[in-house]
Amino acid sequence: MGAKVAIVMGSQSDWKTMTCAAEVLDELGVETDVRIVSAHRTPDRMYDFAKGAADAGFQVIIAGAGGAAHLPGMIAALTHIPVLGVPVQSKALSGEDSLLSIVQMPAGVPVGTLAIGEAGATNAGLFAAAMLANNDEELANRLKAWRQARSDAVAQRPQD
Ligand SMILES: Nc1c(C(=O)O)ncn1[C@@H]1O[C@H](COP(=O)(O)O)[C@@H](O)[C@H]1O
Repeated sequence: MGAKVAIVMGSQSDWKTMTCAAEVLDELGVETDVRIVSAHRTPDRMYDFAKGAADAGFQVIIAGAGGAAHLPGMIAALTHIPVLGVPVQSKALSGEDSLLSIVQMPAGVPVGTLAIGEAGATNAGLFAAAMLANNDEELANRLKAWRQARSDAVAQRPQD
């Protein structure tokens, strides 16, 4: 069976951020399908991807974009598969433009919007894993262990 999580991004330049989503899903043993898809630059590719997402077996789509970040919302408009949006940090406006482009969707077309940048991408990966874990006990156990390991790694006291 193919990947249940698709990670798409508007440009190659987003990969440094979006790799964080791919990495955490890889650590959790969740296969991903990673693609460059742009509402602006490759609208036909975006349409075909979004329209085919359900038949391709995707259960969650993580979409990252920066600046005028229409990609997550446009994909959400074309499919019922849940879309998690990652605002990529832009040079001109530090990602506030990306965040506002993604988060303020009209009622009826939801995009679950994460934080700006790498933390948002990591959390998108964890969120996608948590959604899949509802129907996958082994993944739920791996996710619990991952979270526990992170918790255990936090020192009790600050070091000098
Ligand atoms: N926001 C979008 C979309 C889209 O929303 O369809 N397509 C590309 N982009 C964004 O343009 C930024 C700059 O791209 P370049 O670095 O290629 O110039 C990237 O962050 C990308 O996500």
